[in-house]
Amino acid sequence: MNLKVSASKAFGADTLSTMFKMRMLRLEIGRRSFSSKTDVSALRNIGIIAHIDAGKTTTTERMLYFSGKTKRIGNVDEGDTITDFLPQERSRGITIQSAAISFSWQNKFRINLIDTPGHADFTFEVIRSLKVLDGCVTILDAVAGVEAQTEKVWKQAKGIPKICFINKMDRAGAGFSRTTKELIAKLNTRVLLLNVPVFANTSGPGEPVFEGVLDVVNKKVLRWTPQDPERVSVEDIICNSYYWNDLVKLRECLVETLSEFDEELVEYFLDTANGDYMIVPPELINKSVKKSLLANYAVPVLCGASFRNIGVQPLLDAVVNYLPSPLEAKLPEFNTNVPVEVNKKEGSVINNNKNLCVAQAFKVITDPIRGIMVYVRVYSGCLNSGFTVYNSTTGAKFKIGKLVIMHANVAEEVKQLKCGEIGVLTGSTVSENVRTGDTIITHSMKKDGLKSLNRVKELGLKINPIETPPPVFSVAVEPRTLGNKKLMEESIATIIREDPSLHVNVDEETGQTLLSGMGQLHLEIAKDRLLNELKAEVEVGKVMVSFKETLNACTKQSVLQTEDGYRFSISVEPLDVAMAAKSSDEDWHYLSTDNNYLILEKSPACAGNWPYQISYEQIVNAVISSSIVALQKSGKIANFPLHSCAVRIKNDWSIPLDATSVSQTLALSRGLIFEALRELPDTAFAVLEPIMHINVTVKQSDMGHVLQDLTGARKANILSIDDEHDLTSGENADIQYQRLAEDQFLPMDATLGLANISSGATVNKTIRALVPLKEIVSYMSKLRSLTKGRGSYTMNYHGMEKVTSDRLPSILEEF
Ligand SMILES: Nc1nc2c(ncn2[C@@H]2O[C@H](COP(=O)(O)OP(=O)(O)OP(=O)(O)O)[C@@H](O)[C@H]2O)c(=O)[nH]1
Repeated sequence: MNLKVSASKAFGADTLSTMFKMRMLRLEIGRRSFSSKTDVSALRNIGIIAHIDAGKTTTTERMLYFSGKTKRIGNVDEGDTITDFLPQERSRGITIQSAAISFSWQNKFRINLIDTPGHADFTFEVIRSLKVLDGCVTILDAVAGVEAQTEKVWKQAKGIPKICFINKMDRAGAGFSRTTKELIAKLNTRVLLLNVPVFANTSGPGEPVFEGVLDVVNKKVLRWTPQDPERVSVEDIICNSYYWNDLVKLRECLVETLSEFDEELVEYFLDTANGDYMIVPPELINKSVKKSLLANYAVPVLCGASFRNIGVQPLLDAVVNYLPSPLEAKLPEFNTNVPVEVNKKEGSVINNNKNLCVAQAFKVITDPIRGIMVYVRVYSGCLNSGFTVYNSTTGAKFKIGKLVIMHANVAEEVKQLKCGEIGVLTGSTVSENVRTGDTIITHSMKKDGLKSLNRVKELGLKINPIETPPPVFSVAVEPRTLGNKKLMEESIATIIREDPSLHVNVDEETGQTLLSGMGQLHLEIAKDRLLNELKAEVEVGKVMVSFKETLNACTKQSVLQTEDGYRFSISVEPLDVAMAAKSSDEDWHYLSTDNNYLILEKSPACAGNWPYQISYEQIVNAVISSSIVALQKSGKIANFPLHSCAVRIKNDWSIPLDATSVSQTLALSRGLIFEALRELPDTAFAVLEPIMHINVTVKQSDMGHVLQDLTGARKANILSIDDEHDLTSGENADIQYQRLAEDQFLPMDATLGLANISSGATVNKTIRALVPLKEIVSYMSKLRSLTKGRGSYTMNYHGMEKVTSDRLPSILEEF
């Protein structure tokens, strides 16, 4: 039976009309206002995460097309996708910055989607997006399986409900079942197979051709026509059908897995369905899948080939059916305990105050026309244009200008952002007043209603900050002429405001400016932006590894008391010592560079009525700024910045009651930190270097040379050597999940050349190792020469470690 699609049967209720109207629809970006209409329960804030090249942007592009948002499908390889709109993204064919886009599905739901980059150098983009998302789609490449970067993004998305989409099922060597096994064993999760691949030409000569999916929940086979993306044929699977036996086993497996968790399903299965897996209704299965996903019990798995337009509509159905709305999602962590209640109509209500609006800024960009744009997620109440808001992270108070919702690089102006929504603050006031990670507080109803909010429980509320990973590479940046210096400084400030995982360090004595980032590509893109986009006339030096120093001992306390009322007792400690001494009543604040911390112990003034003219947040920010400057230049071995330290300010601190500026606080605290560090002997310092986690994949025959090079010249610490796709390999390998993977019913992988797999000679080996970054710079050319171009590797930041004494002299010689 081959029907023209009846999407109301195959997909969600309104999908059919959406799909067939699509050709006539224009790209209506900028004209369609969803915000005032969409109910919070019909909102989905989701991200697409995966390793590089898994197909995130390709899948996003199909989602936009099938939703009617676009009238033509863009392709990464042709550089014309909606979400990869930066010139560097289009020319390189990779995603660099996460792009947000909003579209509707089934004429009922609004999906706010963020397409994130897969390259490890842009990991901060993934971290900050995940901070504000309620759920995500993890894309896997059916040929590559679970890669090191997949394990990394999976870890980053811990606690966020995820759906898995096994993509590229059309490629030779695609293994749906093999990838699912890896998913279970390497990512330690139970799976719910909602659909499995269907191939044409499985018995004749030639390769089987991927053409659709077997929908386990709705008992149908869906087939797509590559030349006509909207044409989908739907076949009911009945008991004499070719697919019946597989369907019975898959349903049994699905219902059994869900039953271990869901009492309601067990009851229905035993009492009403009389133990027949085939008659459990799709609605009950869907409800159970959602319950188990939200409880973090199991992950739904679907498959497709986005490039061939196969399997994307069922994925969208899964997004709206299973991923949580803001009403069902977890709230972020706050700096203090405050009552939160979820109200079906209004969303989260914090401190029992329906008028309290709390939002978090997670991204700042500079648009050539609109100026600074700050992306925010609203967690409670409403954010209205023209209202006065309070930045509880910095203490700044300002009026917000226009609010917009972004559709990649096209803006739609709105009057209000409601609870659960993601939108953008624009206008001149935001540029100086909001940074990535800041918490914004305002009154939902009164334009100037801040005064009626509680000072401590409401205005003092902060969402825990977005952590920035430390940079591992640096380049020296110089203006071409002295006249270019100002533009260089402004341009660097612009790119750092947008991307806090880039850092700048200015040596006050030599005047040298060092720009540091997460990797070579990261710095290359930054250089490209400085020269071509911001037209800063600069010379950029060679890429160097970022070394740091840390402390082996605590400093003494430096104490200062002035006649006009300033008092500070400051010491600096290694971070592990500070962590061990951390007690719950201390206030911790992250410094924005190099994973250093500020511990501002509560002064007696914090407990009662606040006596100072200056707000607590302003004091914290002044001390953070002075600590950053002081720690940047204080390494005694080679003048490297200090890393993993904590600046502690004892609870006897005070400032003059009538002080109206923080400049004295800045100067005095900076001087005290310098003084404390100066008194430590050189032996109290140690040099740190970035250590990378690498996964090298090579043929068995090339293993010897590669290993010799890694352990000899590159000082690698080998963690494991496994067969590629071996279920027992990987960072989180767990025997319980390996057993689960072996027991899971899975259809045979049709496209895997079985002869190749079993012959052994062609099995690739994966070497996992920890290597100092300095020893692995430009490794690709060496690996190519050792493996005749057949080897490949991926690399991720592991951590900073002390440089071993045998390598220290050669490192110091370079500086
Ligand atoms: N054969 C095949 N190729 C695909 C499929 N999906 C994506 N590709 C190709 O895979 C390559 C990478 O696709 P992208 O969509 O850029 O992948 P990505 O995950 O967004 O990449 P980054 O954002 O740079 O990490 C492109 O050449 C795509 O055309 C698929 O289903 N089948």
